[in-house]
Amino acid sequence: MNLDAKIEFPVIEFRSSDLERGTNGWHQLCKKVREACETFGCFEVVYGTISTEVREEMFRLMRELVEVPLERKQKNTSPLPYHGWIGPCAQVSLLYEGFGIGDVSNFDSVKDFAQLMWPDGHPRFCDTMHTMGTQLEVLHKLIWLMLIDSYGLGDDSLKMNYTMSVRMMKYMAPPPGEYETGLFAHTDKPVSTIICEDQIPGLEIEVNDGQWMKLTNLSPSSFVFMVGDPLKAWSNGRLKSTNHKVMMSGDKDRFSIAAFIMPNEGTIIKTPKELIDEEHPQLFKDFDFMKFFFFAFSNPARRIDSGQLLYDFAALSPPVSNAHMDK
Ligand SMILES: O=C(O)CCC(=O)C(=O)O
Ligand SMILES: [Fe+2]
Repeated sequence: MNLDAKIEFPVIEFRSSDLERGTNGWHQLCKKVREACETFGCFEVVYGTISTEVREEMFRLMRELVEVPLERKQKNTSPLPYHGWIGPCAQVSLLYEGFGIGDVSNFDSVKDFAQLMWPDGHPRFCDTMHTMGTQLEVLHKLIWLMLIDSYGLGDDSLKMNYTMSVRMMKYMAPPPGEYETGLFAHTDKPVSTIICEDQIPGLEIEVNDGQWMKLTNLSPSSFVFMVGDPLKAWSNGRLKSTNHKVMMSGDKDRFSIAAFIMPNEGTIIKTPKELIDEEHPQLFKDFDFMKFFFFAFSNPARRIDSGQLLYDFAALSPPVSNAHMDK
């Protein structure tokens, strides 16, 4: 079912003149970002700082990447679920192929990946991926800062050690005339995600129970920021982690890149006390991010998750008001 056109998906332009913290423009952006993340759990961010040249080059290189021989692709493995190569399969989708690189801000990590894929280690791929990865991490940090400023919290309230992983994805065009799943519906398990697509739409979000909205007409300088389950838990349920999926139609393959914030081993997701009061009792207990991540992927039956896993893993029931707690 498609939603009637009245619900407007938030498009927020990050003009460089508004990105100075404390300015009027900054505060307006903070407000818009918070509203979007509370209402939709995601928004389109128009962000020209990441140049279209870098994006185009990245997608050109991804078209090269999907052509490498299968035995090399299969070397892209990871101890973390969903972090290595996944080829077309029934559990994800027959149209899907994805490659993962951990810690892309670290040049050596990108180089290790490229050396598995290409005998010459493809220096151009390494430079482009590292440049784009570093810039996507800056964008993540900017949005986090806007969120904490929008709640009037201190800089330390969303501080953690993390690395940023990237997935490069190809979704094949479905058979002519068909409308098929490219990626099953899910909420994201990393803290937050930024998605970059190469002009072919396909991403859909669930805006009301069972009502799906197609994200079309993203501008060539746009990205989609998405709140993940841990960020929802941190915010005491104020921010939404949206159920989303990829649906393919038409005759063109779709390429996309997703950049995920992955807290380091041992990181505890904890709601700041300022976000807990009598009106907003604490919904989630403090939890270890990695334990949640492994829990979410440990059982294939759990793959299809529309946000319930976070409650299964970390819900406090009944919710706890901190009015009488001394922490
Ligand atoms: O390819 C996309 O647009 C979305 C990918 C996604 O949702 C994911 O990898 O978690
Ligand atoms: Fe996702």
